[in-house]
Amino acid sequence: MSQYIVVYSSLSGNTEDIADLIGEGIKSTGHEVTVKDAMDCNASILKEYDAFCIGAYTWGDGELPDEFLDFFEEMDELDLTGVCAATFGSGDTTYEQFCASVDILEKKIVERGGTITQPGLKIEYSPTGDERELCQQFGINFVSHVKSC
Ligand SMILES: Cc1cc2nc3c(=O)[nH]c(=O)nc-3n(C[C@H](O)[C@H](O)[C@H](O)COP(=O)(O)O)c2cc1C
Repeated sequence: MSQYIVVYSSLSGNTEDIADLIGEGIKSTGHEVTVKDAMDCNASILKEYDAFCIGAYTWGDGELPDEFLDFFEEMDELDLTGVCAATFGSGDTTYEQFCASVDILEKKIVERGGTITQPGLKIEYSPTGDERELCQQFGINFVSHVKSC
């Protein structure tokens, strides 16, 4: 059994919903998963797990939220060579840079040597209806990609 972690930042709960659903998807495959707020951990925690998903909402003009900045900087200390990961986040399509945080996080993972298993998951506001299944499926797909990653 592998150990997975999902780390997120969320101000009004939308990205937290996505994180929880991804966690449910991973759990449904029979693996262990921890879901954590980025404010409650240091990025070094990622190395304690077999694979991880990280996500944040987008703030300002296509920026990472303040709550994720410490964690983001701490990632510079990590060697993620051989580690599989994926990113997700919530945004609003009326902004020019929809869900830019998802791409910023993906770039950082690649910079640190990690392997991105699948395209980042971008959801408008909170996942509803089919989107909830999409989030769970993202977690299920993540596990199957990690096996061959
Ligand atoms: C001041 C402000 C700036 C924002 N900038 C962006 C942006 O550049 N791109 C985007 O996709 N969404 C942007 N958003 C929308 C939020 O990312 C969106 O409401 C998201 O669902 C919040 O997620 P949360 O509930 O996890 O905090 C912005 C929202 C606010 C209030």
